[in-house]
Amino acid sequence: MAATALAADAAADTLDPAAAAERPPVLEIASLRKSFGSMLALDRCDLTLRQGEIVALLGASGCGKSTLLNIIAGFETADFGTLRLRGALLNKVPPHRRNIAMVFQSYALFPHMTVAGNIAYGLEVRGLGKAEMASRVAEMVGILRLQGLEGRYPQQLSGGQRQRVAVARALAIRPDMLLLDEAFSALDKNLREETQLELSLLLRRLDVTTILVTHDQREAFALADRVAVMHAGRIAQIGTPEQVYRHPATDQVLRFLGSANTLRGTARAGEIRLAEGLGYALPPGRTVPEGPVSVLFRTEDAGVSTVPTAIHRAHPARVTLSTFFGAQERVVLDLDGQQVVVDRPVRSADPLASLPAGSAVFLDLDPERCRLEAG
Ligand SMILES: Nc1ncnc2c1ncn2[C@@H]1O[C@H](COP(=O)(O)OP(=O)(O)OP(=O)(O)O)[C@@H](O)[C@H]1O
Repeated sequence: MAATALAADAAADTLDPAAAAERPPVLEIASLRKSFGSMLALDRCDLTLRQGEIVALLGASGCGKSTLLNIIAGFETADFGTLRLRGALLNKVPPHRRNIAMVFQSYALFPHMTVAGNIAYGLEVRGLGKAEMASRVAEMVGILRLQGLEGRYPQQLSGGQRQRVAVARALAIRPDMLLLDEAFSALDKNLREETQLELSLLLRRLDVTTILVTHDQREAFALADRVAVMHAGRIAQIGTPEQVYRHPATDQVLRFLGSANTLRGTARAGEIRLAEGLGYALPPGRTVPEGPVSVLFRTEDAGVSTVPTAIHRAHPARVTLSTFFGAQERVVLDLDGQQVVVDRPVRSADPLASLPAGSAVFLDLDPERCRLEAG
């Protein structure tokens, strides 16, 4: 990060994709592959981050997020493919020679060093003079609101303060890139959300190019300009939070983001049948081979009503369970032996959460919102 960037007062909005495309690339990853024995942990990963971009790696446990982060940091080496930082090949550069900083889940603060000592650590390693070091530490203490805590040891700090020290230590070296590895998971829910917001604003103000690894969709969506959803060692889809959520490229992306239903049906004569007598026409332009078919849709993309709606084909179903969650209610239905979960906002005058199990209702399914897979 350039020295002037620290003083920059850029708008703290997410990066507009068109504006981001004009910025110089900071990290360029091409065809990255990594195996551990017979386990292929990463397979043909391509990823480019431009100046100031924040990208979240999101995906189920074991999909390769940490492996990718560790290769970028230099803790693991790739079997195949290239990594470039500001155009320079990084593959053989050891971790301490990469100008990349990382914040770990555990923060990895040095327990025998004070807050100031921890923040100064990377500067000492880089041989900065005493005066410059003191000024950088003071700058980081100010930015991360650590005034008055400089002389404390990590065990004398709260979880949130420790996290801010870890971020201060990482940013003090003015890295080309920041890596955050589950950096919020040790915080409780309220503090986590507050800290995510603060850090998001800070990283944008300082124009720090960042990759964060998380299991948590809310965290990824709250912080990132783009989200890379990983599955089985590959980036299944990358896009803005809205793109990946609204237009999932694969079943795995749809299932991983939000909650989804999968119903078994049969495709016959341009129609999908979910049960005897319960069919709907395929939307124009959609085709699926005749035979068994899986119908996938998000739990919030179906409707439930006590009277048949005229909008789409309404399927008679029975309530199995309904739960009131405040702003939302979840209704579990039995549709001719298949379970369907529907999440609906409770703002209408007809909350269904009070419906007893066994009540007859109608499931309203919009074929346009369904993903169809043969087999
Ligand atoms: N050092 C290692 N030796 C052997 N296998 C490994 C090693 N590191 C990772 N793996 C395997 O590679 C795959 C990807 O692991 P990785 O830790 O990158 O996943 P992840 O998405 O970060 O998972 P999590 O969210 O649980 O941390 C997994 O199957 C894992 O078991």
